[in-house]
Amino acid sequence: MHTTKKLLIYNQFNKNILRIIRERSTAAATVCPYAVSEENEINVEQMKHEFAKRATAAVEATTNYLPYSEVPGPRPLPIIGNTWRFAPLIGQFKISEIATMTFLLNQVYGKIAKVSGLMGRPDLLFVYDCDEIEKCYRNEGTTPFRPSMPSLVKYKSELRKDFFGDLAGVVGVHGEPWREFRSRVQKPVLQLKTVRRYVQPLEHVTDDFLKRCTTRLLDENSELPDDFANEIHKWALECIGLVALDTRLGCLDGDLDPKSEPQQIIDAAQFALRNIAILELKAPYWRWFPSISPMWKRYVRNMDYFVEVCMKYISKATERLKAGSEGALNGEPSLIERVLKEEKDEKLATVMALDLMLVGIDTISMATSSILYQLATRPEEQQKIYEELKRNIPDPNMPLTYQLLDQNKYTKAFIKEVLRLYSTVIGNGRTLQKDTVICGYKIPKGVQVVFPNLVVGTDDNFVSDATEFKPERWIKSEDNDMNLHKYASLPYGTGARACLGRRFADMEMQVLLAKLVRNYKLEFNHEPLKYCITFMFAPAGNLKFKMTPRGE
Ligand code: HEM
Repeated sequence: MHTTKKLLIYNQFNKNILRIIRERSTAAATVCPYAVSEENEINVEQMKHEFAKRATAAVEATTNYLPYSEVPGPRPLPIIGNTWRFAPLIGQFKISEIATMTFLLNQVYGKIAKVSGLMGRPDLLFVYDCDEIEKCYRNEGTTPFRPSMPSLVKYKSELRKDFFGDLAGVVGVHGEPWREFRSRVQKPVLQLKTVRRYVQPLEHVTDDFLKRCTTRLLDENSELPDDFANEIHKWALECIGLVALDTRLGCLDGDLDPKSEPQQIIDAAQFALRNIAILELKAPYWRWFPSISPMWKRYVRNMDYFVEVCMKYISKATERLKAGSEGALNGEPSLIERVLKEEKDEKLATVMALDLMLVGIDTISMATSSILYQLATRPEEQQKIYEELKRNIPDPNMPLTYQLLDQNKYTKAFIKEVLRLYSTVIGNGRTLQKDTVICGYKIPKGVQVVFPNLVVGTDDNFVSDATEFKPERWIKSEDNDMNLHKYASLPYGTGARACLGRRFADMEMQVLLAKLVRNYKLEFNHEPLKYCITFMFAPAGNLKFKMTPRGE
C-alpha cells in the first residue's frame, strides 16, 4: 500500500480509536476500556492483514531474517522524526494517552511495531507476541538493561557522583555495578523469612489508616474526601518507612505541622509523583540546560532531602546494632538490620533504602487506588472476598499472619486480575545488548524493546476471555481450563531484574484488603472514572468511596 495512503488511514483510524477509547473508558468498568468496536474493523483489518502477512513470512524465514528497516511503524518525518506525534496541538498522543498508543500500534501494525526518529532517544520497538517476549526475557543475560528515569540517572551518576560512586543502587544503574549491588541485597529483600515478619507491623499501619478514614475522613454521607488518593499515598509512605527505614514516619497522624518531618516527606513524595512524568517526558531540556530549569532544581532539592532522610534512619539502625539492641520487629531482625549485619556497609543500606523509597511509594499507591476502585465497582466480587475473609478470619480482631493471608485465595486472585486488566505499569522494557532476532526481524543492539503489559494481558491470543474480569482464572482447580500465557501478565516484570519489592507489595495490598473488606463495605456511587496514565496507569478523578461498617 502506498505510504501516504497508509498514513491517511492511520490518522483517520487514530482519531476514531481515540474517540472510542475515551467513550469506553468512561463507561462502567465491566469490560476492558480498550476493546475496539466493530465500526473500525475495515481499516484495522486491512492494516492488520498487510503486516500480519509480513510478520508471518519473516518468522518462517528462519535463516533469512528481514532487516530492521522493514519493521513496520509510523513513518518518521525528516529531521523531527516521530517526536512531533507527542507534541502539544499537532501531535496525536498526549502523555496521558501513551496507553492508547500502545493499543493503536498493535491494532495497526500487528505483532511488532517500531517508533523511530525520537529526538534524543533510541528507537522504541513494541513487541506484542508473548512467545517472542518470553524469548527476549530468557535471553537477557546476567545484566539486563532496563531503560529508566533519565533524571535519576543524571542525579546519581553525575550530580551526586561523589556520594553514590560505585554503590549507586539498582534503579537507573546498569551492568556490573547493578549486578553487584543487586546480588548483595536481593536475598534479604525477597526472602520469605524476612518478608513474613512484616505482616503484623503492616497490619498496625493499616489499622491506623482505617481508623483515620473512619474517625477523620468520612463525611456525613459516609464518603471519603475528594483527595482520598493522597491519603492512600500517605498509607503507602508509612508502609515503606517501616520496610526501608525501620521506622514509623507518622504520615497518618492527625493535623501535621507543615514543618514537621512527616509533612515534609509527604510533600517531597507528592512532588515526585506529580512532576517526574512532566520532567522526563515533556520537553526534557533540563538534560542539556539544567541550570535554567526550575523543575530540575526542585527535583534535585527533593532528591537531596530523600537521601538525608535515609541517612538519618539508617544511621539510627546502625547505632541500635552497635548498642546490641537490634530486633526492630518484635525482637526479630528487620530487613535493614539484616543488610547492615551481613554486608557491614552503612552506605549500601542507605542506598538500598533510597531505591526502595523511590519506587515503592507511587507504584503501590497507584496499584492500590486501582484495586480499591475495582473493588468498589464490583459488588459481586467484593462479596466473594468478604465471604472468604469471614471464613478464614472468623473473629475480625484476630491478628493477621502470613498463613492466614495465604489462605485468602480469591482475594489474592482479585489483586492479580486487577493488575492484569489494568496493569499499573503499562509496559516493561529492555535495551538490547546484542543484535537479536524478534518476530523474524534482525533488531540491532541499542534498540529499546517495550513489552506492553496492558495490551498483551488483554489479548485473546494469550488469555481466555481476555477482556473479562475473572479472578477465578488465577485459582488452580480441575475445572479451570482457562488459557493464560506465562508472559501475558507480568505486572512486576520478570527475570534477574524483576521488581525487588514484589513480595512486600503483594503483602501490603493483601493486608489492606483483608482489614478493609472484613470490616467495611466499599461503594462508589459517582460517575465512572476513566483510567489514564501519568507515570502509572490508574483511575483519574476523585476516589470518593463510601465506606460502611459490616457490623460483625
Ligand atoms: C504494585 C506495586 C508495584 C508494581 C506494579 C511494581 C512493578 C515493578 C516493575 C514492572 C519493575 C521492573 C521489573 C523488570 O524490569 O523486570 C519494578 C522494579 C523495581 N521495583 Fe517494583 N513494583 C511495585 C512495588 C514496589 C515496591 C513496594 C518496592 C519497594 C519496596 C519496589 C521496588 C522495586 C525496585 C527496587 C525495582 C528495581 C529492580 C532492579 O532494577 O533491579 N516495587 N517494579
